Parts: sequence; structure tokens; C-alpha cells
Amino acid sequence: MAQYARGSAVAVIRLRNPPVNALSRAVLQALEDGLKKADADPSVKAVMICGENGKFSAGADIRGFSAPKRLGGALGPVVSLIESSEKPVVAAIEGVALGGGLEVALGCHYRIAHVKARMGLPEVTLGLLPGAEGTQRLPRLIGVPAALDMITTGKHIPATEALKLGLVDEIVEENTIEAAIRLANKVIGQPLGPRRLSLKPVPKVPNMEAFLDEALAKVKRQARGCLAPELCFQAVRAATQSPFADGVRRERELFQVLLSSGQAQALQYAFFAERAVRRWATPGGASWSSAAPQPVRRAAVIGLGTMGRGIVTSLVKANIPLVALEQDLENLNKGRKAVMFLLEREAMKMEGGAQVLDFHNPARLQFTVDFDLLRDVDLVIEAVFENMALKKEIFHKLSKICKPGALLCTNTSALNIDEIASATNRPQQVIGTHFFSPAHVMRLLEIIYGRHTSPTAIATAMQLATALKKVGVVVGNCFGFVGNRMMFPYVQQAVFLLEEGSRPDAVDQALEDFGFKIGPFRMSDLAGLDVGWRSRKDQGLTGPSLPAGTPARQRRGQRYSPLPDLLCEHGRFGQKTGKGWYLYEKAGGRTATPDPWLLNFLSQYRDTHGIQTRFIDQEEILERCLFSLINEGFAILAEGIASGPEHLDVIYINGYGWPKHRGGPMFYASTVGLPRVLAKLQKYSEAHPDVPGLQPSAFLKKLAAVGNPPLKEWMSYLSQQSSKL
Ligand SMILES: CC/C=C\C/C=C/C(=O)SCCNC(=O)CCNC(=O)[C@H](O)C(C)(C)COP(=O)(O)OP(=O)(O)OC[C@H]1O[C@@H](n2cnc3c(N)ncnc32)[C@H](O)[C@@H]1OP(=O)(O)O
Repeated sequence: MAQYARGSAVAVIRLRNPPVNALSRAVLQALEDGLKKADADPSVKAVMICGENGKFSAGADIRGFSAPKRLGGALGPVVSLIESSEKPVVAAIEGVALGGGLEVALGCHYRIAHVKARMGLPEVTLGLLPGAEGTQRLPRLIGVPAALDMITTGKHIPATEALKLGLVDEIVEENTIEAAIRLANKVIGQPLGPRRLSLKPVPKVPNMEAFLDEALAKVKRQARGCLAPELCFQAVRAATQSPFADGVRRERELFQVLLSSGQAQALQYAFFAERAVRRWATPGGASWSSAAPQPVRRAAVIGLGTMGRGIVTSLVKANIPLVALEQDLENLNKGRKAVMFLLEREAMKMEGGAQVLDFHNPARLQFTVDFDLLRDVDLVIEAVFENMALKKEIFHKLSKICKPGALLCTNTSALNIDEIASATNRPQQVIGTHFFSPAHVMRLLEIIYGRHTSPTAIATAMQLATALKKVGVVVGNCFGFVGNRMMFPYVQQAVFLLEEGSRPDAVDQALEDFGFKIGPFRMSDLAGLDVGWRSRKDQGLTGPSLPAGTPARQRRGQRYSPLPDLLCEHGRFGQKTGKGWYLYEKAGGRTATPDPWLLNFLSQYRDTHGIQTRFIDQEEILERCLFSLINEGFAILAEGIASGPEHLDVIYINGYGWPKHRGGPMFYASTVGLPRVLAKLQKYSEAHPDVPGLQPSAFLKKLAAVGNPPLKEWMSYLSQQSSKL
């Protein structure tokens, strides 16, 4: 709702829809009613619009876009109504003015903001454009380059920047509402024509066409298959080419295209999924609603390899004092240097720089080889390399040294949390925190509870994720947890496709065209092939522990490809050695080119194993890689490793470069249709009966059999799972 109140000469309209004053139909109706009331009341000389609870508005109610009676065009006319008012209207912006919220403010004749307020037009991140005339008003106010930047990226800007851009007229440090009322009183009677943005010309840019061509090329490069940025661009370009009314018509057309595109639905699903996973629960009954986190006043990180360095950087950026520990002075000095380099770089990106991070202060960041300094920390993150014996040794030591309440986290991508916890005298305080590389950049934190992990430990790890500005997703303990477990069949299919006749660049291209940031072979070269090789040796799949006489392309009765092992045996570890699935300009190089040696090697390999080379089209590449990954997702859900498909989707979007505009793998499966996913898996598993990853999971079969229910209903079918599956 919006509350109307009349003070002296200034009427106040307060947007009220907790928690963020989203503009629902009811709010818009009340806003319109308030404006009409103010207009009709001769004692009212000016209007001030503000938001309840220190927030202007987070924009249109996102749920309204998928409601049967869509919010659609309701907002634009209200913004026009504000602008055409004969009495001055002042927006008092506190907290946030985003999307439709900022468009309401753009309709006002004056904007005054609190210094801590943030503004933006993030519709593009939801697959939309600022469809309440924002694409036409903003360029008129702040110019085309700045407007294009805000509208095509969706970034939120602070009030100080908004003032510089001319987006607001004034910023205040004290009471914004009082300042806005003062301003409203001051401007009573002043001409409103110059304050109506729709009447202003779009400021000229020298050589506008060349500027726009360049801007479009940049937008396209960054969009990677996402429609909204380009359509946002087109709407702003319309502002430069047409009068306001025509620009608005064009904006509406483009908005409708986006609204009915599957991409908007996927991106809005992703928005809510990210928030839904905060409400974690375990099959044992622990949940976010009853568990309270412990405070983390001081932390420690053990191991300053690639992961440890990123984790330390992340903690420093979150202002958590910490101890960074290495096993010896040589590694400590190497690690310290690398951490300092990362921190200097991060500080340069921040306002206030190194002083704000304060990382030269030993009270905030202390480097040591002395385990004793871990006595009074509240939380330890062990980040040594993936070796169970080593991790157990460290955890045994930690359980002797750390204070009783300290939370003991292990950064692992696959190892058994229960086994690590068994080395301690406090398994309830042991938890997996799977960071993604680079740990100070990647948003995902997979949080893995073991059999004994307490609800407090989970809540504390989730709180840590928030402090680190990461998305924490709570999952159960199994090999590879959620992300890597789903990745195994995907990568396996990619390698099988090479065996059968494809090429690394063809597979990567198909998946990158689908929208992945990076295909599986480029990714493998980046991460280093030796990582998987070591793990396969530990599992006895290759190397000296492989029993003599094991068939080259079979393990434990299932199809196996030794191709990645063979590459490692040739010293091809990826970028670090200058060659892997691709050739690089030098060791450590980043430019991948197809390698004739590898293509020749693949062809000889096929000859050796009697494999007939065949052409594999893009459709088969996508179906085999993606559907096997999705299939594993259904198995994970059925086992209760994750409490809903949103968890899997948030993990894939934030940790594995899954294109957000496709909503995550499980959402994507729902758009393809589960019967189709099932039929394809059945077809491929018949052709490859020795590949378990292609055999449809029982849960997928069940959902297809019950008529392909919507994703939000999937989990309700698990409790009814019958023996007929
Ligand atoms: C009408 C057609 C024409 C015009 C086009 C206009 C389009 C739009 O305006 S689209 C909306 C644009 N706005 C946004 O994208 C902002 C989205 N919100 C956020 O970025 C953040 O929520 C926030 C920065 C405003 C606040 O962040 P934080 O403090 O971390 O809180 P939460 O994110 O957890 O949000 C709290 C709660 O509010 C729900 N919510 C937030 N924004 C909206 C919204 N615009 N519509 C509906 N609901 C919203 C959010 O989902 C949380 O609730 P749940 O935990 O229950 O999910």
C-alpha cells in the first residue's frame, strides 16, 4: 500500500510494502490515489514521495511478472501521472531506489537522497528492461553513456555517484524526509517544465552513431546469449533517435518481447532460488529457523596454496581478523607474498584502499607456522591439498589445540566429511566449506554437513558465507557433494565424445554456445589435468595400483576413458605446462589453440581401440553432457543430499559458469520437459549400456510418469516414492 498524509502545504505519500516496498498492484493503485487526492486538494502545494522503513522501493514486485494478471504496463502511466502533476513532486530516497522504484523517482520533479542510499535499474539482471519509461528518461537526465552503462549492466550506484551523474539533486547525511519536505516547500510555485524529463532533449554525444556501435559490440560480447542487455541497448538507442512518446512505444514493445521470453522467467527464478537456499534444512530436522550461529571474532586458515590464499583474502576483505598458517617458513613466505599481492590488488579496487583493509596490521592478519596460535580462534578453515591422511592429521591436531567451541572447517571438493571428523573429539563442530577458485572472487560456498555436524555449526558456516558476500548452499555429504558429483558424468560424456570422433574445440564450442562461460576441456586445462589424475590414482582407477590385466577402457564393469590419464603421462597438465587438451603459447599461457598433435593422438587412439570415428553433431554433444549432469541431479535430490532443485541450480550458476539466463540445470530440465529428458537418456543409455550416468534416475522416471509436474512440486513426489520405481 501507500500511505497518504497531509502536513502543512506538502502532502506525503509513503510507499509501504515490507520488506522492500516492492511496487505491487495495490501499492501502485494507492500511489495513484494519493497523487489524485493531492492534486484535488487546493491546500496541498507540493508532494513528497518516500518509502516506509528507510527504503524507497526495490521496484516492481517481481512475482507480479508471472502472475496471471501481470503487473505489465501499470507502472508507466503512474510515473507519467507523477511527472505531469502541476504541483512539484519530490522523491526522498533512502535505502534503495531500484528498478521501478527509481523510475518512480525519475517521474518526480526533484530527487533528494540519503548519502547511504543506492540506486540502479537492475531489470536487465531479471531478463527485463526498465519498462516504466526509464530507458527514455534516464538518458535525458544523465546522458547516453552513463544511462547505457546503468541500464545494460544493472549495477547499483551509491548516492555520491548519483549526485556526480546528476541523477539526484542533493544528498543529505541527516534526515532525508525532513530535507525533502524543506525542498518541496522551497520549490512551490517554481516552473515545472524544466524539471519534466520527458520534455528534455537527450544530451548529444560527439559522433553518437560510432559511440553506439561500439557500445553495442561491448554489450553483445558481455551478454553471451542473454537477450536483455541487447534489448536494453535498443531501447536507449530509441531515445537517441525518436521523440519521447515514440521511444516509450519502442520500450513497451521490447519489454513485451523480454517478458514473454523464457530468459526472463529463468532469471527471475534464479533471483528467488538464491534467496530460497538461505532457508536451509537437513533431513534430520535441523533448519535455519531454529539454529543460531556463533560469532566469529577471529579465524584461522591452514595452508597457503591457491585455495588458502584466496580464502585469506576473502576473510580480510570481510574484516575478520585471522591467523594464516603454513607448515614451514619457506611455504609461509611464499604464501605471504602471494596473499599480499592479492590484497594489494583488491585494495586498489576499493575506495580507501589498503587503509580500509588494514592487512599490514598483525592484529588483523598474522602469518605463522605455530599451531599454538590457533588456541583462541573461533573458526579454522583447513585448506591443504586433497589428501585424506594429511587432513585427518591436521584435524586431530586441531581438536587438541583449539578451544572447545571452535568450528573446524575443511575446504575439500570431494572428500568424506565424516571421515575427517572422525579424527577429532568434536565431530559436531566439523563441517565442509567447499570454496571455488579463485576463492576471493567466486560467489559460491558449498557447505557440507556430516553425520554429526550440529545445526549451530551449519548456521555459523552460513553466516560466514554471508559475511564473505558469498552464496552459501547447504548440502549433504557424498563423494563430490553436489557440484562436482554432477560434474563427473558431464565431463565423462565430454571425454567419451572425443573417443567416438569429436574434438575438444567442438565440444567446448557447443557448450559455450549454450552459454557456459567455459567448455569442459578449456576448464580442465585451466584447473590442471593433474588434479583429477591424482584423485583417480588414489581411487585405484589408474597408476601403479591398477590391477594387471585391467582392460584399458573399462573399470569395475563400466566404460572408462583413459584419455585424460594418457595426456598426463605425456606431461600435458593443461595451461601450466603449455599443453593439455589444447596448445598454449607458453607454459602458463592462456590462449588455447587446437593442437594437431592431440588430433593425431586421438586418431591413433581410436585405431588402437578399434573405435570407428563418426561425426557428432551439436545436439548430441549438448544432450549427452547436459542430460547426464541433470540425471545425476535427480539422483542427488532423491537421496536427500540437497533439499530442493533450487540448491542445485544456485550451485551451478554461481560455481560452475552455468548460464544464468537458463536458470540452472534443473530449471533448464523443467523447460525442456522431463519426458523429453527421459526419452533422450533412454536412447543414449541403450546405445551405451556400460555408462551408468546415462541410465535415467528413478526419480526422473517417477516425475515423468506423474505428468511432468512444475519444478516447485518435484520434492513433494519424493515422500510418496513407492517401491514401483
Ligand atoms: C511494471 C513494468 C514496468 C517496469 C519495469 C520495472 C521492473 C522492475 O522494477 S523489476 C525489479 C527491479 N528490482 C530489483 O531487481 C531489486 C531486487 N531486489 C534486490 O536486489 C534486493 O532484494 C535488495 C537490494 C532490494 C535488498 O537486498 P537484501 O537486503 O539482501 O534483501 P533480500 O534480497 O533478501 O530481499 C528481502 C526480501 O524481499 C524480496 N524482494 C526483494 N526485491 C523484491 C522485488 N522487487 N519484488 C518482490 N520481492 C522482492 C526478496 O525476495 C526477499 O524475500 P524472500 O526472502 O522471501 O525471497
